[in-house]
Amino acid sequence: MGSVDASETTVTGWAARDATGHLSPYTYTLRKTGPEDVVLKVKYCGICHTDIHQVKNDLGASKYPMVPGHEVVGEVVEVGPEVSKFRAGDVVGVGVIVGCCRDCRPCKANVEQYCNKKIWSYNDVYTDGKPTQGGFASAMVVDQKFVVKIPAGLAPEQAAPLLCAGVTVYSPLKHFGLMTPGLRGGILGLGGVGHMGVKVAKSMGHHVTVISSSNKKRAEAMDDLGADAYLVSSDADQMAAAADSLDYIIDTVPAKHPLEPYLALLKMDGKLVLMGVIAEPLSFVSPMVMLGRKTITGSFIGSMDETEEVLQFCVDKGLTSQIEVVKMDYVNQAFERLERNDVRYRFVVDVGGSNIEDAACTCS
Ligand SMILES: NC(=O)C1=CN([C@@H]2O[C@H](COP(=O)(O)OP(=O)(O)OC[C@H]3O[C@@H](n4cnc5c(N)ncnc54)[C@H](OP(=O)(O)O)[C@@H]3O)[C@@H](O)[C@H]2O)C=CC1
Ligand SMILES: O=C/C=C/c1ccc(O)c(O)c1
Ligand SMILES: [Zn+2]
Ligand SMILES: [Zn+2]
Repeated sequence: MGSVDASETTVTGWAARDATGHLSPYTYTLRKTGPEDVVLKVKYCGICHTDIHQVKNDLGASKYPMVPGHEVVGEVVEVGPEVSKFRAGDVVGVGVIVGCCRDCRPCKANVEQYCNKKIWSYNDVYTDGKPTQGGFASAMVVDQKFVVKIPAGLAPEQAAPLLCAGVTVYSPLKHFGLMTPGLRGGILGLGGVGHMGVKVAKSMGHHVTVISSSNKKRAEAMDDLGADAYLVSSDADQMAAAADSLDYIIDTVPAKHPLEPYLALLKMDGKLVLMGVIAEPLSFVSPMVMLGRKTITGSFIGSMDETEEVLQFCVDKGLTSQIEVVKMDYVNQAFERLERNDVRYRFVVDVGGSNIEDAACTCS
């Protein structure tokens, strides 16, 4: 952390200034630590495809300067007087949301990610009127409700992708009653979220089929991740042979794509769970869902309870994420490589081990 005055702490983050999405050092202040706030020194932060959508203004609502990053693991350095769950030295995580109204139906049901007044960890405005800024920064201050403890047995860099990618696949499997061993699941798009999908679903005892845009990841999917089958979505013969075979598909594709080829893979009552953030209409003809009583649904990250659950699930099952750890000055190259589908399977930035104030990056 940087200089401290009586009330606010100055920090450095790496921010996008416009929709080019290029990140560079940016100095701003954290709010004064409130009674329920936890101040954390960031150690690691994963790069999610949503960070690309946000810095590049794919959804048309981006505000700059924007420090992205919502798979944040850090060490507690200060807590407010009413914080009971955490103390200095704890290793903790922060994900996609840092606030909610606490009064609406989703909040009362502990699914605060569906609160219409939720506050995003970046590209949003906090209750004090300050912009929220994410985890590619030296420190964050976060309400204790939105902080989770990283359990012993999980390395901090390993935990980072679980705070978005991990809980994003765990939550719909739990919510839609898809944790039963023996189910046949499909993971469409083998990236950061998808690879956690394979690992989590396999640990639940499912038969897992990866559905990918190319053959490039076949050996890795089967040998390293433990998938049971692999389909290339453009191979009509493979797709036809797999028709009517899956109980669910977790669709992580981050761009417009047809749904009908995947609906055809589902059995009667099968579920297509949309995960990708796509700002264009998707289409299908109604018989594709009527004939088979199929469901097209979606799911958004997971609750704070589910975030704690998935962390413990990974400890209990011995699950790790497959990551490439990079320094902060590589972040722009990492974003570019993620955008061109060139990472196995999640970048995690070693924020704590980087000279975060150094603007000299190795990017072209
Ligand atoms: N709903 C939610 O709560 C969450 C949503 N997301 C969203 O999910 C999506 C995936 O995120 P993430 O896993 O981080 O992204 P990644 O880029 O890591 O993975 C996406 C995968 O989809 C496939 N893919 C990429 N582009 C295309 C394309 N144009 N057409 C077909 N397939 C493609 C690739 O897999 P392959 O090589 O196998 O084809 C790629 O690895 C993003 O839109 C992200 O914003 C992320 C987290 C939470
Ligand atoms: O990566 C986590 C966030 C996902 C997300 C899902 C839906 C949406 O509209 C977003 O802006 C982000
Ligand atoms: Zn994410
Ligand atoms: Zn609410």
